[in-house]
Amino acid sequence: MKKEIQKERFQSEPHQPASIGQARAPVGVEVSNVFKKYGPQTVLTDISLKVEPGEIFTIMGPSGSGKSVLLRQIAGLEQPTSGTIRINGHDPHDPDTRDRFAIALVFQAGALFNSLSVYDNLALYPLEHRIGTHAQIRDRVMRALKILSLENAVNKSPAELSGGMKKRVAIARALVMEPQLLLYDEPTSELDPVMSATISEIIATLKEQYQVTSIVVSHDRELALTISSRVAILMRGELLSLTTPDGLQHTDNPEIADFMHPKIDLENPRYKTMGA
Ligand SMILES: Nc1ncnc2c1ncn2[C@@H]1O[C@H](COP(=O)(O)OP(=O)(O)OP(=O)(O)O)[C@@H](O)[C@H]1O
Repeated sequence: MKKEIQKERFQSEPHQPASIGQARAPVGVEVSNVFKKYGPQTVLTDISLKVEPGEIFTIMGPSGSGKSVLLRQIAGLEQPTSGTIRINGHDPHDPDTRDRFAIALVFQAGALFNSLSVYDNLALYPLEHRIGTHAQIRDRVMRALKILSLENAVNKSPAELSGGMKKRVAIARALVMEPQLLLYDEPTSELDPVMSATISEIIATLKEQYQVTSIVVSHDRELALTISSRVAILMRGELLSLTTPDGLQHTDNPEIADFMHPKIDLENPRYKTMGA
């Protein structure tokens, strides 16, 4: 009887966001038979996959194939029309889950406040959620800025930074939360190849240093093939393939091979005009 009461009390206790210094284990994600519809349009069809704790899992596919929609369901920002998503057995849409696990999302456009300095952009959430003392939060912010080589940008506004620096600030802001699950939406879009490679290296380093589970939505084939543990290919809202980078390079599915090695049709008038 006593055990019953203790169990009930444990389950009903509110979950505070994990505070500074608390040990974090990476989390696993399980997507089971997920469908997503917007009105009459079905944009995800029967998606099932498992992301193992600590892996870098990349989701690729042509524009409009449902990558960002899937990421939003995993982040708990939206709910699937049917099917389930579980983070270590918990529904990401449940606010308790977001308090229980540190989940951070790096948005495509950075979602930074230009009216705040880089420092304040990073410190805002931890201060609001009182996850440590001011000194502890300052240490964490400065550490994240150092990891991303952004110490010189600490007092600048994001508006003054290059595209690559903004992406790094967005990653640093996620890092301040010492996440167990990091969700990246197009972290290398609009960057030149050198900066894209730098961001890919950063994602891989963070995985090593923090043992964070990373899910990356990307068009970047280099990123997918160099840093991912596994790659899922979505097409028309369906999961067409789930394999390792090596498996992807040796695929015998012609549609996936074409996607991975797009051919430019030099007879296309668009390219002929460009060459003229
Ligand atoms: N909130 C929404 N309401 C209605 N339709 C939506 C909504 N969000 C996405 N869609 C539709 O879902 C489909 C998949 O969109 P999604 O943004 O996931 O594509 P994507 O694969 O991420 O594309 P891209 O690589 O261009 O970012 C598209 O047809 C899009 O128009």
